[in-house]
Amino acid sequence: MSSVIQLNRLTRNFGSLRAVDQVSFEVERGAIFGLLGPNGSGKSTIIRMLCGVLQPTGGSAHVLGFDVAHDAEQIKRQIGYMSQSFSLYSDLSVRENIEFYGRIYGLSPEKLEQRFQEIIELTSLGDRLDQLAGSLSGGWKQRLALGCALIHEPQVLFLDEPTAGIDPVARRDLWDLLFDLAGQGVTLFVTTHYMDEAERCSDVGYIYDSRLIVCGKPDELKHLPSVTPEGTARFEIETVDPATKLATFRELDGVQDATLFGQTIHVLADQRLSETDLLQQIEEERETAQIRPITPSLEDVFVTLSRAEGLNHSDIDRSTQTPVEVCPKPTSPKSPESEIVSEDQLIRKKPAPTRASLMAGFWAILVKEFSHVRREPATLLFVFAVPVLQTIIFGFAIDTQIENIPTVIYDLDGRSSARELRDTFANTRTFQIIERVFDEDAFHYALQSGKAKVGVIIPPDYSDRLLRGEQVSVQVLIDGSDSQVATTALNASNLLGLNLSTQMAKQFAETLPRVPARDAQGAAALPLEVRPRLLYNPDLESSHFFVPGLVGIILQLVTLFLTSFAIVRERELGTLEQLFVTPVSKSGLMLGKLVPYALIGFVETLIVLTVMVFFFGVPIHGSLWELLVLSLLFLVCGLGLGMLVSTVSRTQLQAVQFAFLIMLPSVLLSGFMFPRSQMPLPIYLFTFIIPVTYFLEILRGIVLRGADITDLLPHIAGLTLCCIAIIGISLKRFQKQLS
Ligand SMILES: Nc1ncnc2c1ncn2[C@@H]1O[C@H](COP(=O)(O)OP(=O)(O)OP(=O)(O)O)[C@@H](O)[C@H]1O
Repeated sequence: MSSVIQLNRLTRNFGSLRAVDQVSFEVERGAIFGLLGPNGSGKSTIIRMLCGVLQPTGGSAHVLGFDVAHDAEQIKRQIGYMSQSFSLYSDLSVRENIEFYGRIYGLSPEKLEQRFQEIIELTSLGDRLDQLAGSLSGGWKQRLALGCALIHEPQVLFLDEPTAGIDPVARRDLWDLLFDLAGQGVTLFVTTHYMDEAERCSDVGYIYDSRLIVCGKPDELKHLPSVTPEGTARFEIETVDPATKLATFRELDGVQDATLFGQTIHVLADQRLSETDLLQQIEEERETAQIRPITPSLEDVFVTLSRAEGLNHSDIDRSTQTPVEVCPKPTSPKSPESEIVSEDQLIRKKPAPTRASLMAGFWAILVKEFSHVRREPATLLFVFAVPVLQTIIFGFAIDTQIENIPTVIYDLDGRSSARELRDTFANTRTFQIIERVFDEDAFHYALQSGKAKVGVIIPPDYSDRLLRGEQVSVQVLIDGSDSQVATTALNASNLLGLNLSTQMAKQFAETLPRVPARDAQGAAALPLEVRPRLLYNPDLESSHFFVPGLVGIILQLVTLFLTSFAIVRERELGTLEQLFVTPVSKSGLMLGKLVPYALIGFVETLIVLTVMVFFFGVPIHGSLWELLVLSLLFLVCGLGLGMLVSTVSRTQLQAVQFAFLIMLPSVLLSGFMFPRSQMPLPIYLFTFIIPVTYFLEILRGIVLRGADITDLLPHIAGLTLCCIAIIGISLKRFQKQLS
């Protein structure tokens, strides 16, 4: 028999914590090796190192002859891994999960079909193929996880607490499956807390506080002298309410140790004491208790050895202490290729036919991502309906033209000149006369209650003064609480006063021998006439300004949220760790995750542009192709931002928070709502690192002004630089995390 797994003083530290401390043992081909130990003792850390997803800090380990530190990729192709918690895709069906893993391992369609049938037969999942994995019961979930881990015919299967949380029947069924596999020559490496499962293993190791305490075949371990030292014997005592009597038994003369085992107590006592001698010491037990000699169970072995370890704990020089070893000791250093596995096994060792490449796993991930999107109606709504709604709502709701400001008039004159003034106010689109009041209290109440935002007081001598050729003051009170409305009212009332004054002045001027100037018809006129003309958006429709900007904002919103969520969700569910144990390449994983959302983002751009053109009547004056190409550039930027968010977020909630942190300046400072030129200098400078700033200039340039690439070069350069920086940083962080 040869070893397929070999650990030699394998060590792993997490900062100052030593999670695995110089662990050495070997596992033979076809064995069912059980690694036991309390919570936090280092079992999962050992498995993760053996699977090639965690680098050892010290020592070495080989799996199938490959060094875990250097040949992780070769190892991953030939092992299967079933993680502690269910880490398959809950929103994919049983069939989709199995097929996904088949594709990840690069199985050809024919091979996948063949393996699929074999897996279904082995796991009896045939009746549940179209059921979503998330809706399976615990036992069936574990069967599915086992099926996925076996799809590529691994030679070694690592199972991290495979039966945790499932009922006894499902547990037994799963173990039957494991025995079948071992019978087929698959080596099984199982961690468990259950002693009955340990008894089923061909070999067991017990790890305590990061150190291997004992390792060997269950029967050999039970006969270890350190477990039942010479001159001692073990007894099982069946008594009523054993928990309350444990302390009494421990105190008995000749008893070295007593431990509770369910409804019984196991006692380690001097061999010279007979069963009756023991019971004689406690009066009330003499008649009722049953006592019999036993060989130690594995639990006895582990309890005894870990007690001994606990007692000696502080005195141990860990570098020199060796575990009680019964299993084969690794003899290092040796060439793994030549000595650990035989020649004939080396032939088997060759990876199953795979399409290994830089892009390994890309197709599998791409198909899977689309399945997620298809399964999630909420995502579909978010992707397709929300942008359209947003465009429509924003396009209508954000209207910077302020009209119909409610106005109250208090006319103390009431004659025809005053009426003319009232009509002038009424005829503008800016003011809307809602009320004419006749006393001062009503006037002030209208303003104070907020009914009116503007109040006009026409004085009693308005007409008289005009007739006398004297200057007359008309008071206009403006509610300043909404600065935008107030500014508009202020400008409009000033302009109204000026226009009216000019008209009156021109009438007087006609009677004079000389006037400041005359127009083409010879009438009196002002010497200077300014003729403004509005370009690109002559009607000053605010939708023309906002809707193109919305394309950029929505595009960033969707790509940012979807990408970051897709990656963080995978990490949160534990499926990312499951993927790392497969031969999926980093670039395959990354592109597989990004490409679907790039496509979705692009389709969205088309939808929002269509709404812009046909719903809001905003024509695209420039080149549509240029617009689409530059949108793609911006899209890459958005995906990069999504990836960046995913690298700093542990949970989906954190991802939302970080995504909002990015969206906020994108909406408020990019020029989408407020002109950048009016911002204080530090903030203005900050706007240059916001990608959407450049994209908005590009969008408005192409859509409204018909600008071409040369006109927009500075903005294109800015966007490109942002894109390179964001993608560079996020790729680096993402790659680092994958490593
Ligand atoms: N990525 C990590 N960073 C820091 N500490 C870690 C990390 N992974 C594990 N540890 C620590 O290493 C120790 C061993 O953890 P490990 O998960 O290997 O234990 P375990 O025996 O598998 O426990 P359980 O049975 O509860 O799964 C624990 O103290 C754990 O907190």
